[in-house]
Amino acid sequence: MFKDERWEGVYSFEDSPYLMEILTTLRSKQTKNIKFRKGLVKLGRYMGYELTKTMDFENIRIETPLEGTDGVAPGDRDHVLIITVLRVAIPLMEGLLKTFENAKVGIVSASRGKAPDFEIDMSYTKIPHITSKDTMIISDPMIATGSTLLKTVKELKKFGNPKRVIIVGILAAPEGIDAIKKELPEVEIYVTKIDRELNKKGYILPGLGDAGDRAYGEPLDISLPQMHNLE
Ligand SMILES: O=P(O)(O)OC[C@H]1O[C@H](OP(=O)(O)OP(=O)(O)O)[C@H](O)[C@@H]1O
Ligand SMILES: O=c1cc[nH]c(=O)[nH]1
Ligand SMILES: [Mg+2]
Repeated sequence: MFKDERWEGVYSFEDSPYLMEILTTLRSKQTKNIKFRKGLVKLGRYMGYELTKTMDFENIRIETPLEGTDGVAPGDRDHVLIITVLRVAIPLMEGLLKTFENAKVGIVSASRGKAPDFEIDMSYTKIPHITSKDTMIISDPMIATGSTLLKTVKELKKFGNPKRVIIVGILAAPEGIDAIKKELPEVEIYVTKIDRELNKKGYILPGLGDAGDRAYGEPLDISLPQMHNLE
């Protein structure tokens, strides 16, 4: 885990060759949907494992068949709430759930509009009650302008006060981290890698392209009511 000195509470995993190997597969334009989703699941599992190193565990005493010994019980690992920002956080969440198998899950549907406004449409949220025991992990693979996550964290504040708010992503642009940290300095951010910059269309460079489309295919640019008119 590598602490980025540009901000407080921002970490990447560029010191882990295996995680960089998975990221390289995700970046490559040769990588098709299934392999892309599998890469996200793997990163979710391993980043989740790395996160456990920052959590409080409980020291316990147990009996082996032979004698008493010290042991460790889950502690905060058993009080996790994963927030999944649609669409592309779904495979990342699947991976996180392999490490945090007792986690509660909340869903936020967010869709970013086009440049220059990047307006966020947040039409659906299903969030369990958030308690002061919970470590809330918000999973969204791409932190570009940061607008999606800013809106998401502000919305989540309505549902309660967790012990920690952690964003887990794959790639971030410095612009997005700046925007989040300026308004929400207490939020911790863990990403596989922090990339160079954003382009004019709000894509991370070098990045991996449109993560949602790469995982699930390019959607039709048409709304449901429009679709019904076609029938
Ligand atoms: O930091 P921002 O500038 O807000 O951009 C990041 C958002 O863009 C992508 O979602 P998108 O709206 O493309 O939805 P999708 O996952 O359904 O494709 C990505 O998953 C983030 O949620
Ligand atoms: O580079 C980017 C930026 C936002 N969303 C993506 O999917 N990719
Ligand atoms: Mg998209």
